[in-house]
Amino acid sequence: MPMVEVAQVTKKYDGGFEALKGVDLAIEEGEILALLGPNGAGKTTLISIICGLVTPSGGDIRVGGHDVITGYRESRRLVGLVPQEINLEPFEKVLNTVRFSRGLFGLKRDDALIEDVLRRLSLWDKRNTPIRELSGGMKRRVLIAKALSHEPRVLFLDEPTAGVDVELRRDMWEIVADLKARGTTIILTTHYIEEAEAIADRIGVINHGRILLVEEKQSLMTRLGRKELRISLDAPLSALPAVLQGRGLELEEDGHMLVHSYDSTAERSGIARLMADLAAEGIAVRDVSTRQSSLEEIFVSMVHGSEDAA
Ligand SMILES: Nc1ncnc2c1ncn2[C@@H]1O[C@H](COP(=O)(O)OP(=O)(O)OP(=O)(O)O)[C@@H](O)[C@H]1O
Repeated sequence: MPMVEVAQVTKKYDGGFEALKGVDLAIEEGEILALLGPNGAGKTTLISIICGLVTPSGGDIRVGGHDVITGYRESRRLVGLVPQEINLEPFEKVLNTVRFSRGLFGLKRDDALIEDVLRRLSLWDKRNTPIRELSGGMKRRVLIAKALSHEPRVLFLDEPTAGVDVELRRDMWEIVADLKARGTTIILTTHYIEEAEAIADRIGVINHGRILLVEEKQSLMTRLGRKELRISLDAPLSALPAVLQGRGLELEEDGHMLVHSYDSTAERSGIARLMADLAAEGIAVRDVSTRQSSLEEIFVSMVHGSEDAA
């Protein structure tokens, strides 16, 4: 049974805006799913519905087998949500803030557990510091500590690294990796393809309230990735010789670099023939390298494709 099951979920906000138009999604226990999508795609709406904070207009949502509406208490108990906005009480101290969050779930106080959570997030030394004296990065850690205070099995992170510096982003990724190692299922939304590429097992792309695809990260990158063969030449060419024209080849770097783009999954890449033709033309090759398109390029072309179709 998937840990999170979303079937045919729709959401029409008051005012008539359709934020979700029939979303299906299944998330297995222990995996990290990154939901990628531009502003307004429906990411926050979707995770708010799964966490029981927004009522869907239609469809079925289950967490750990519990319906998020009829089994709200059970499903809510299983999820932790790290929101996008920092919504902390400025004068409260770190330890009390996190303890209080656990209390909201009606759970018994557990100081050892809270200490463990705070230590893992490097917040233990700050436990008696009021929130307002913390840096932005520390506040984000407090949000995570709060979300973990009731030992959720699924953690939602809504744009965990929006607007944070590179170092903090890497820290966040380490925290996520540690949670995964402990068996937590993680769903994060992000604008940063780099983030999905770094930490996700699977990637879902959402735009205009529809899921465009959900796929294993590796297979997505291989399937949609264009590969480039970059051939560095001994002597620059002023133009492509006639025999090389019309084959998707381009000259770059003032004629010093010949670039051949090809589909890495195609049966014939044309590389052998290209090298033979270069030799026959007397064009000496200095070096050869390959480059695969990043998830960023894949994503941009996919979202643009969906916009053209809409
Ligand atoms: N309470 C609301 N009432 C009306 N419309 C809303 C409400 N909340 C969100 N929307 C609209 O629904 C759409 C989806 O919003 P949502 O916050 O889910 O997108 P998102 O993918 O999380 O975007 P972002 O990356 O900017 O956070 C947006 O067009 C937004 O304006």
